[in-house]
Amino acid sequence: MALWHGAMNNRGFRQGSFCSFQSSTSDEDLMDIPGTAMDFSMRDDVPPLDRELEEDRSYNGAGIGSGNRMMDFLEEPIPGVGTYDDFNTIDWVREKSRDRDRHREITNKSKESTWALIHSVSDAFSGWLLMLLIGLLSGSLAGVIDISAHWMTDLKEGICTGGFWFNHEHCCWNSDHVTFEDRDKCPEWNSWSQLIISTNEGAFAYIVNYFMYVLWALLFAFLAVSLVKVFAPYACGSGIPEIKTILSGFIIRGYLGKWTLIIKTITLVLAVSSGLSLGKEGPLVHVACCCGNILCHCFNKYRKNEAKRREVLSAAAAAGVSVAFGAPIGGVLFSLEEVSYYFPLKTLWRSFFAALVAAFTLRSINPFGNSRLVLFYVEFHTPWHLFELVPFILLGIFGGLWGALFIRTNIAWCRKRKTTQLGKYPVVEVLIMTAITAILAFPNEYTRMSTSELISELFNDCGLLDSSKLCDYENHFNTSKGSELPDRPAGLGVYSAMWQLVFVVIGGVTRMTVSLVVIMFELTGGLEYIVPLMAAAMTSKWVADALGREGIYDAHIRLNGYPFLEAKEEFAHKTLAMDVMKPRRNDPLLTVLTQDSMTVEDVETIISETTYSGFPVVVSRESQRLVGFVLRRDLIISIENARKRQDGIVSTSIIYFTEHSPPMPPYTPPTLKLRNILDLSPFTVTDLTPMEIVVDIFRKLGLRQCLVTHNGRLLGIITKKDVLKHIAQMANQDPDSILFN
Ligand SMILES: Nc1ncnc2c1ncn2[C@@H]1O[C@H](COP(=O)(O)OP(=O)(O)OP(=O)(O)O)[C@@H](O)[C@H]1O
Repeated sequence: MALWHGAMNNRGFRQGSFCSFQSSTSDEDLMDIPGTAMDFSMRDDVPPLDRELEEDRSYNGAGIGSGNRMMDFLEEPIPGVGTYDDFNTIDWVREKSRDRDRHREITNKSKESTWALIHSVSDAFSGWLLMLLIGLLSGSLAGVIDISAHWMTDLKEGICTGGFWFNHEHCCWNSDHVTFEDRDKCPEWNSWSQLIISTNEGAFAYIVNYFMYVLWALLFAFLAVSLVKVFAPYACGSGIPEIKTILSGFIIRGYLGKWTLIIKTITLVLAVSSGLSLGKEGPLVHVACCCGNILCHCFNKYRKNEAKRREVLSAAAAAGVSVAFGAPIGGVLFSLEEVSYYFPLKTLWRSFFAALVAAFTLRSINPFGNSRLVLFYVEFHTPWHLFELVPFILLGIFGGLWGALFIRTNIAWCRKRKTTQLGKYPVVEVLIMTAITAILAFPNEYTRMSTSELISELFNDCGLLDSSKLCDYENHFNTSKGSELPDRPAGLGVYSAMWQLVFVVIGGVTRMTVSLVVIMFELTGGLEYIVPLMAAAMTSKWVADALGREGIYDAHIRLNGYPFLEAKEEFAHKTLAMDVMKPRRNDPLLTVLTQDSMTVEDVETIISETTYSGFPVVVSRESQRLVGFVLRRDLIISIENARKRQDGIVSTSIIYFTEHSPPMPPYTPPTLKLRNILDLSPFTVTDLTPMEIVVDIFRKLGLRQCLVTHNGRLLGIITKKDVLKHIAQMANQDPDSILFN
């Protein structure tokens, strides 16, 4: 996984980051959330003083649920309203509120007719159906990936003449000319030297096999990197840092699209088969999330709501890990602990179901022919002794040191790639890495085999008929009692294998976590070793934390400048909202719209002259009393739509956000009502609110922006990216390292 990160993340992601990304079409949305505490500010029936009091009460943390009308449905659905632009941040509060309103609407209607009741039931059931489909699709894809990768890994060494589609093991299973001890040597399996120079013996045959091994590895790697570069740049890297960022509420259109899915699936097989030191766990999470995202398009409930879609993606991530490690429970915990940002109890159950179905599907495909979900399933039930905790803890210390070192080296290498010419030649870089890996791997049979095979070789119990060198113990059959194997001295094979294993690169990369312990015990098939594993995991985490708090995914998020607001870290600085809000003291004033006095042309001018994603709406420029917040995208779409479809809307038409049209002189063009796209419950804080509270509000509620007031008058705005920049600044980092503005 690490090299996968390293080797392929090298294109430009808007403003010079990793991957160069593509856009795809957006989804449409029809709703908005007006009608809360801010409503009173334009009510003419409230006396000015009472109005001020009411304002003071509600401006501090006004929000959802405080009004009597949460939702206006648009009279005319306008495609695109309520959706987000690429590389923008979603507003969780708005999305969740929209979902609640939708749900309320369906429930109310369900009492009216049988058809509406059926619709309501199918809507409630759609989440589970979606999980079933995600599980089936990701389990099947994982099966295909496993089978293909196994076959292509063996292809580097030879081919089966009894059927080219068989891998080495299956080829000899079908053979009639093979003994049990020599079951991996059958006449049907031909090495490349046998096919090319008709012999398997001698130095020349070794050189031919060596050459073919390197050649195949280079071909696979070349195909993988070229496909990613040409067809789906988003398929680069493990994908987990980006998925984490998407789940936290960021929009990257096309990152989980069908092209990414197809190319990632194919290139994952190619990359694993090329022999590069990478795992398929991260990419499988990406593949499963692509499946989730694509399938969401079949269900309106998930297609049209970014927050609901993220719940599905969290469950899909669990399914991905479930099939990668063959550990469904570990997958759910991994999604909760490592990837997801918002994980309600409902998502926990759904993730569990998706992970279960995915594991079941993979088990039914049985890609390894061992009736297990992974090649390296371990069955080891020998009880452990107390003193064995010491080596486990030492292993944890070593794992922590190794993990921290690996993360630093990996990040340093990726940074070098971003800042130097190196990043311009991804194909050459991958080919060089593959050539080095293949040249070093071939001479040693333990590095030549795939990582899964190696782990299975290392962990499997030895039987009397085991052909592995690691099981080459001296046999004195007359001393064996029953089925138990007695203690036996090691044979020559064991010693030579141990020497070879000294050179193999095995170690933990990501921070040891709770989910990892669960994955380990799911793999070992029992709770026997849970205590030593927990001891090793905890030690490793402490050691790695002491050397640097970031795991590899977080480190990549920071390196790429993704706008991810970390929920785990505390913000402990004494700054205030006024220190962070925009505009700054010498900047031009905050760009606002007035509730009923601007023309279509005025608004269009503001839109064309600024790039802000949204605008506060105030009663008047003089009063600066807040009415609500309107998104730029909704504004553009609504005006465009009105100009096309509504009679008489011209540049001089007045736009109004109030309930009733302002009084107009005779013979003026018709007015344009845009109240439906106005968010009447924008979150506000005062200028003296401590930033630690503001950061907490952003984290816990998943806000996109928050407005700042002083004595009830609108003063400024703080967006999530402003908060991220401020956090970076406080940590003595460059605030411009937060990209995507
Ligand atoms: N109406 C406005 N008037 C003045 N400054 C604004 C206004 N809206 C936003 N800003 C400031 O301009 C900068 C860019 O804002 P923008 O609305 O583009 O959001 P952003 O932080 O880039 O996040 P996103 O890309 O998710 O929308 C931010 O620093 C923000 O505080």
